[in-house]
Amino acid sequence: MITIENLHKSYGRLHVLKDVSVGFEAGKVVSVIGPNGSGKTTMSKCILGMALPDKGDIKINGESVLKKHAYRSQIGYMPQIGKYPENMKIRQVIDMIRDIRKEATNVDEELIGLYGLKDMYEKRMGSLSGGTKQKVSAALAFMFNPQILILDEPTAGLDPISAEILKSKILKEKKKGKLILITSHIMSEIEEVADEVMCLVDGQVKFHETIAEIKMQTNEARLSRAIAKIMNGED
Ligand SMILES: Nc1ncnc2c1ncn2[C@@H]1O[C@H](COP(=O)(O)OP(=O)(O)OP(=O)(O)O)[C@@H](O)[C@H]1O
Repeated sequence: MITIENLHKSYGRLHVLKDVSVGFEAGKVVSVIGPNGSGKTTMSKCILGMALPDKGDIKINGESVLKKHAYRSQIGYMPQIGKYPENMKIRQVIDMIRDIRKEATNVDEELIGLYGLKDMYEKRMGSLSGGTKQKVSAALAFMFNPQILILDEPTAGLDPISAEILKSKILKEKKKGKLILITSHIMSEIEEVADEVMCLVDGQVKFHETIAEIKMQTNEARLSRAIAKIMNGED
């Protein structure tokens, strides 16, 4: 569904992505892991067209997306920290996005309901707690039934019940054949929702395997230990 070919991205003299080639299939949850600053968000931004690669290509269903825009409606994005106009009410933000996407026929309001956002519709974005802002971001990411979801540390800041709601939603949408890329540092969570793990280290793909393969290769039952073994070069 997404093919990344020999991708390079630098910010000034900082070479962040160094020849990244990887493929992601529909109907899978892929966890993108790696140390802070290894290039996870930069890769997501390249897929989203928010950062322009210096070299290489990104294809969605076989077609290059570089310098194109229309494909973006197929992707739902939940940023690490959502930035919203402080003065706008939750209702206004949701109405504004709906208006931008008025051609969309299949609107999914499930998370708005499960998170009780309608009861907070008149609150201004600037007055919301970090977790509530995350709930708005999650609701918006899933709202237009995108075929691809890119979620950047989606449960960071969510209380345990709200995190469970999001994990169930991720698994539900995966069953519909969507591709979901999740950046996360929480191994237990990755183990619960992901099929595959792709690890970036210093802008290069260290490994991209299914969770079952990772555990088998390292002879470890726990994903956190298996990944620690690979990272320490013990496998
Ligand atoms: N707009 C930018 N301008 C300059 N440097 C940037 C920019 N965005 C990211 N970087 C740098 O690129 C490197 C990779 O950043 P990126 O956000 O992709 O890492 P990450 O793997 O997502 O990290 P984290 O786990 O901390 O979220 C970092 O050194 C970061 O400082």
